[in-house]
Formats: sequence, structure tokens, C-alpha cells
Amino acid sequence: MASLPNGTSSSSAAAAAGGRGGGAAVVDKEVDFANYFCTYSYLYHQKEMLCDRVRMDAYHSAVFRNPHHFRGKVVLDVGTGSGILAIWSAQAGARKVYAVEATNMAEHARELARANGVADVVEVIQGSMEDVVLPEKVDVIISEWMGYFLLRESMFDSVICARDRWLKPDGVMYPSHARMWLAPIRSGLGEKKLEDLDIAMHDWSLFVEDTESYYGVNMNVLTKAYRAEHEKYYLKSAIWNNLHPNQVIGQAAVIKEIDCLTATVDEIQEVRAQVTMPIKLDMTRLAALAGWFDVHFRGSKQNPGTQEVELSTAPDENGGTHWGQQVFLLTPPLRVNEGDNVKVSFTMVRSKENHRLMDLEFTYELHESSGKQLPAITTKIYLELKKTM
Ligand SMILES: C[S@@+](CC[C@H](N)C(=O)[O-])C[C@H]1O[C@@H](n2cnc3c(N)ncnc32)[C@H](O)[C@@H]1O
Repeated sequence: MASLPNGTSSSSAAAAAGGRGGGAAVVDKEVDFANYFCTYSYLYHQKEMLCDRVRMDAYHSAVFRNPHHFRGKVVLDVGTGSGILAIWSAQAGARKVYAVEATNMAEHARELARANGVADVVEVIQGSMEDVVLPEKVDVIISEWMGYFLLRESMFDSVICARDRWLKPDGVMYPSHARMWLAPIRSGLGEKKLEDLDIAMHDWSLFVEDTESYYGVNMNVLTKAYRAEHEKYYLKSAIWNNLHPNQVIGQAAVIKEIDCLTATVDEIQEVRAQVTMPIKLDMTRLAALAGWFDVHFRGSKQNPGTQEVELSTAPDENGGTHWGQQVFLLTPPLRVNEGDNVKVSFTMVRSKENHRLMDLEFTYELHESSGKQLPAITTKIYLELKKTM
């Protein structure tokens, strides 16, 4: 997965300002191609994913630790991009790999398969997965379909469509399972602050009243407008970040589990969860909730003997993945202590304007260890493309 093109941001601002409901979106294929797929036709973009070592190691291990799933088998790679997963499948012994890609990246995938001596096995088909007709059913579906916070981009719909049409009854999904996580976090690390996240939360430095001169210009007159803009838009947009594990101040909770072999589009169109997360740190500030995902390669019951592999995008002190985590700022933040519980009701629905983006709503409630309960606060957040703050 990777970020969506910038064209979406103005509607995001409107969304953040306006408070919209979710629901099924009407998909205009031309608009979808211009807004979503076009980004994937750039090698620059594919490279971002190819350079994500955590992602690459996980898929590579999943395939090569389980060659018995691939040897002599027919594989379908949904959204082959550069062709990497299709080529690995062929190297692991697949008899035939159908590598489907909607964009012109298909030509590069073909070239890469040829250059790596697997063109006789890997057949690259340029087209939308939903429209492609294969000459046979497949034993394995492999795909890297995950977006920010798992479901952004809604690409899993295409995998479900491929599975229902082309996977044999005893076929295997790669990955086979997915989970979404939510955790309470603080903004900094105490001694070491995470600048970008901190800036997103309360950086008024350019406009604050006591800045007399900025390159010879007093900016104070813009303070009020900036604050209003910040509250209306930035506080309502999810922020991309690779958090340090020490920023997680309580127990993370699973809010959604997906079995890729049986999941339906209905099941993922709307995610609702209620979780209670115990706080594990004393005298700190609950500044935000962070969302991430993991996927597992476990094979299937009909295909035992799988060496399980996990791909996690949880906060990691070694740097994490290109997915990072999505940070949902809580306004206002709350003073919390060890032993307190944060109760969160969470809803995520697809945006009406763009089915590949999400509208989120959190209601959070603090239950202090003393027994005191603070009133519930509801905040709406828009999951869009912001990568830098
Ligand atoms: C996240 S990238 C993964 C690329 C490659 N499989 C990898 O792991 O490096 C997803 C790719 O799927 C393609 N894609 C998404 N939805 C598709 C669909 N419905 N039909 C065909 N290709 C699709 C995109 O164009 C993009 O190249």
C-alpha cells in the first residue's frame, strides 16, 4: 500500500469541517482510476513499498518458508505492481502465476519477470481484477492489499472478489488473517520528544502572541485564524507517524479480526468496536489514540504444516514500516494515571465522497482508578493522506 494522491485533500478539509456520515459509495471508475490507481503506475511509488524491509521480509519469508504451498501450484497475485510477489511465487516453484495489475506498471512487471527468467511461468495481465477472466481456478491468492490502518484504500474488496471467483475450495490466502489495533498514546517520550507529532498537536510558534518578529514580520494577527483552522481541520485528520513503543501508555486492543478466506465486503465496510484499555503509566497525558494493523500468513486448515509469519505495523523502536501508525488526536487530551481505564467506542465507515477513504468516530471516557468517571467525549476524525505534519 502507499499514499493516495493529493487530489483528495480539499474534500478532506470539507469533510473534517462538515461531519459526514458513511455508507456505500457509488464508484465512478474513471475518477477512481485518476485518483487512486494513477499513483501506482509510478516506479517511484512502487519503490517506496519495495524499500520497506519489514514488509518485504514478511512476504519473502511467508513464501519461501512454505514452498509446499507454491510448488506445482497455480497462483494469482492480485495487484502485482512491480511483479515482486508473482516472481517470488514462481521462484518458489509455482507452475503458473497470473499477475493482475490495473495500471501500466504491468509492463514493468512483465519486463522484470522476463529479466529474472520466469516469464514462462508469470503471466502479467493488465486490467482491473474485477474484470479479468482467468482460464482456470487457482490454488493460492497472494496480494499486498493493506492500506493505512488496514482498510484505507478498500483494496481488500478486490481480493475478496478475486477469491470468490477464482480460488479453489481448498485454496490458500496469502496473507490469511488480519487484525486492527487501537492503543492509548502520549505525544512525546518524556526525555525525547517526537517533534512532528508534537508540532501537529500544539505548534503555534509562528503565530503566537509573543513572537515579535519573524524575518522582520510580526505574525500575531494570524494567531486566531490559524487556531481556528487547526481545530477545524488538522485536529480532525489522522496523522501518519512511526511512533516509539514508549509512547504507548496502555494496553493495546484488537478492534477487528479478519479471516481472509471467509471475510465479506459487508463485514469490512463498517467497523464498530467497544474496548477498554487499561493505562499503565503514571502521571501522563492521553493525547491520542493510535491505530495500526498486523497480518498473518497461516495457510489454511486444508493446507496444514504452514510456518506462520507475521507482518506487524505496531510501534517499533527500529523504525517500523511505510504504513506507520495513524494517530487520532483527542481534543481535549486527558490527564491519566496507572490503573485508570479508557473506554472507547469506535466506528469507521467509508467516506461518501471517496470509498477508499474513511470517516472515524471515537467516543472516549475515562474511568479513574479512584472510581471517578469523566463524561464521555466524542470526536470525529477523517482518515486521509496526511503523511507529514
Ligand atoms: C500495494 S500495491 C502492491 C504491489 C506489489 N504486489 C507489491 O507487493 O509490491 C497494490 C497494487 O495493486 C494494484 N491494484 C489495486 N487494486 C487493483 C485491482 N482491483 N485490479 C488490479 N490491480 C489493482 C495497484 O495498482 C498497485 O499496483
